[in-house]
Amino acid sequence: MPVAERTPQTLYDKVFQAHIVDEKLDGTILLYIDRHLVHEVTSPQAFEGLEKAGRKVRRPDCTLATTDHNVPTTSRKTLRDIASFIQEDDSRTQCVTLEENVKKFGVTYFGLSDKRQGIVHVIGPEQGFTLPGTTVVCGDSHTSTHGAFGALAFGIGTSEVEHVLATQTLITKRSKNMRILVDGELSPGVSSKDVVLHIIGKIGTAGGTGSVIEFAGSVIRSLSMEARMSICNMAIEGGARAGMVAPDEITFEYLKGRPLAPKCGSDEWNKAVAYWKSLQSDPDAKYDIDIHIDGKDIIPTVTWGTSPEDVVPITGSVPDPETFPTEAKKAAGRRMLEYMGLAAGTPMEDVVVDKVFIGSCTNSRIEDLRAAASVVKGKKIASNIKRALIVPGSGLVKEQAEAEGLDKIFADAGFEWREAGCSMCLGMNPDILSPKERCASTSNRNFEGRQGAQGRTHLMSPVMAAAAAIVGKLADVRKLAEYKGSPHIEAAVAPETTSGKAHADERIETDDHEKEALTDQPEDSSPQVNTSVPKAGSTGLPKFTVLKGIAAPMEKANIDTDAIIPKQFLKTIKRTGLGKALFYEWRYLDANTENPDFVLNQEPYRQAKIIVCTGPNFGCGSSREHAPWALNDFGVKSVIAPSFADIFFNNSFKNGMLPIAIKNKDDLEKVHAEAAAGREIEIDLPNQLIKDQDGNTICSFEVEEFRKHCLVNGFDDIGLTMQLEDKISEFEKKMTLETPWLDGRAYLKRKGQGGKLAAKAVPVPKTNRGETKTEPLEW
Ligand SMILES: CC(C)[C@H](C(=O)O)[C@@H](O)C(=O)O
Ligand code: SF4
Repeated sequence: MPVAERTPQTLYDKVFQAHIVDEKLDGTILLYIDRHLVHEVTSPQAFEGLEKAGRKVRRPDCTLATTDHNVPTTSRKTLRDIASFIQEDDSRTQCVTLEENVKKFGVTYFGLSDKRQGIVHVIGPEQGFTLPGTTVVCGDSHTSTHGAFGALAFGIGTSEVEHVLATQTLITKRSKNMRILVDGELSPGVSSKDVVLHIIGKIGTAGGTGSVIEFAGSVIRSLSMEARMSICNMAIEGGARAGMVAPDEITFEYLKGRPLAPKCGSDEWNKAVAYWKSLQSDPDAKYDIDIHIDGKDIIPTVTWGTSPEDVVPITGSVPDPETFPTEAKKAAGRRMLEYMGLAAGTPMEDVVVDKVFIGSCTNSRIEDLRAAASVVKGKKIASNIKRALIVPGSGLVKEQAEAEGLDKIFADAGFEWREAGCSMCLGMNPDILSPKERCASTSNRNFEGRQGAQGRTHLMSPVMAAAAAIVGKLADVRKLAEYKGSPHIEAAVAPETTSGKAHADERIETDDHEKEALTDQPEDSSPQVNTSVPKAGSTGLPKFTVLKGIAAPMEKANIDTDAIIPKQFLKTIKRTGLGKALFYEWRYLDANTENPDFVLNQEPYRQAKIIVCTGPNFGCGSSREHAPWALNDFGVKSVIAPSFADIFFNNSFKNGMLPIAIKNKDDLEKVHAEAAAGREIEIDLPNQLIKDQDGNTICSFEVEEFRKHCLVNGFDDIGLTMQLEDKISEFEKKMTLETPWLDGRAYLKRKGQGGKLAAKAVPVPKTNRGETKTEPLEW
């Protein structure tokens, strides 16, 4: 019999395929998740859901938690515990709740007293928790960062966090394959951040919607792991589900000696590397979208507007909205310039800056700090700079930087040297911009109000932010006389110091131990299997069949989740009560005054059950499920738009809501006209029709079979997944045999801790800052 030819596969296809537990005829897939990172903002409601249903965390050994978003970045010298350290009530509640949950559910946790604490996307790679070929998720949109290792890593909402905690799987479907080839070479002063800003400028914030982007080409190959992480980090800003880079020698070198990577030189390491090497896209693999970029066209790039796609080379000027192609774009551009306090035609280098922030999961790693330090060394920040913050991504990054004397370089120049956390990237902690303050920032989002209400953010690379601090304006780092460096080359040759040792793997003595641990799993370390029947009293979803009601018209493109629900409302540990905060910055002029111009403050739209948006990419940005929760709480059960950001789309279904994508312009216009006239519309889900208030059909719409089935029946998909328990356990057994290094139980056994999973989670109050010899930084 002739052997059937194998379809060539991309890197994404390979990793995805290797994790399929079950596939339905309509393409709905149950995907196994190898690594789950958890933080305090998106997990409380998930743990609460587990508890109500009487469920356990299925794989505590594959789950790692930390606090990052809410934590103050002030000195921790006086830290006793998180409850007394965090002043702000809601932030404290969220962090304390996480600590209670990790104890209750036996999850490994890095708290504020642990040097390994830091931004969730910095600590995963740092510990070797993130490995090539894995599936990695987190209730956070920038999970795409981990794709730099050739992992399939993506952000999820809180309901999905609960699903993964309970089942170690996710319900999903295949994404499109998109490849971005960056060939040639980068010029001096151009960093990976410039590459990704340039890419987003080119493809737009919706350019990657529905796709996983593979970044390839000679420029990408030449980059360090940290630089690759900065690129994959912002794949979400290009609208993609995930970003990936094929693993290579640079990847393997980075992983050597990381505590949770297989021990270098062992049989397990060799086996893992052989597998990782196979994770290259086949030469004849097909991509749905292919983009080519020449490295030499990229010059240091900054943003001018309020979306990451609004980029301009530093040598350019603020664009003139009147030159934009459509009326909607012109209007959006005018609003952005007003918000940003900029005039069209102003050279970017004339824009005066108030604050500088070097940090965030995009650019807070050791190489970023080294690169920034090389610019500021021996100089002082300009007198107009009110504050310049350096916020290392983790305690270990901070320690490494201090060992290299970078803290001193920054302090001498006038920067503040802070403790690890998300900090001014989104200002859920006290680090925020005051209204109208302008910030040169190495973070990833420049949405309205992102770094503080009415704050103005310009995104850029660490060397560019450092240059802005010195000059006092947005500045071209290439013009600073002493700066000759290339951000990555310099970083790559920097010496290894103390915290390099902290990464050393002291877990296994010999390969024999290792082999024994891998083939002989202790009985009591098997997954904590949940039953499909939830505890009485836990809730299902309301059924969605026919929805008739007033539809509010909106015309903007890229309505981001930060606009739908700003950060200050993410501090709740409940899913309810967010309706009042929906579209907060647009809806209110101040805490007590409504904005009469905003549609939801006008009759009859105060009663809206539906939103009809004519701009694409509704719900882009963060993974916060608070966005659909706020809409739901207000009374909106369905949003109709030309396109949606993937995570928002998923999150809506998980809450019994129906997002409808209507690509046909005429159809959408007709629905919009009904909304604009203040008439009701009817959404008939069983028949997939949108009707006017008299019952006449306006148009039909698409919805995936499985999602429709769940909505119409009000099914809790955790319960549905649990019915596939046999398949999940079968899959886990196969993984243990084929990729044993992914099995967290093996780490625990190797540590000789006796085989009780829950008891082995790192205890919360333990000090692990390495102050004494008895507190090694090991697992
Ligand atoms: C809080 C979290 C849901 C959010 C995200 O998903 O991105 C945050 O990290 C952000 O950057 O806005
Ligand atoms: S984008 Fe900012 S807020 Fe979000 S995880 Fe990264 S550092 Fe934290």
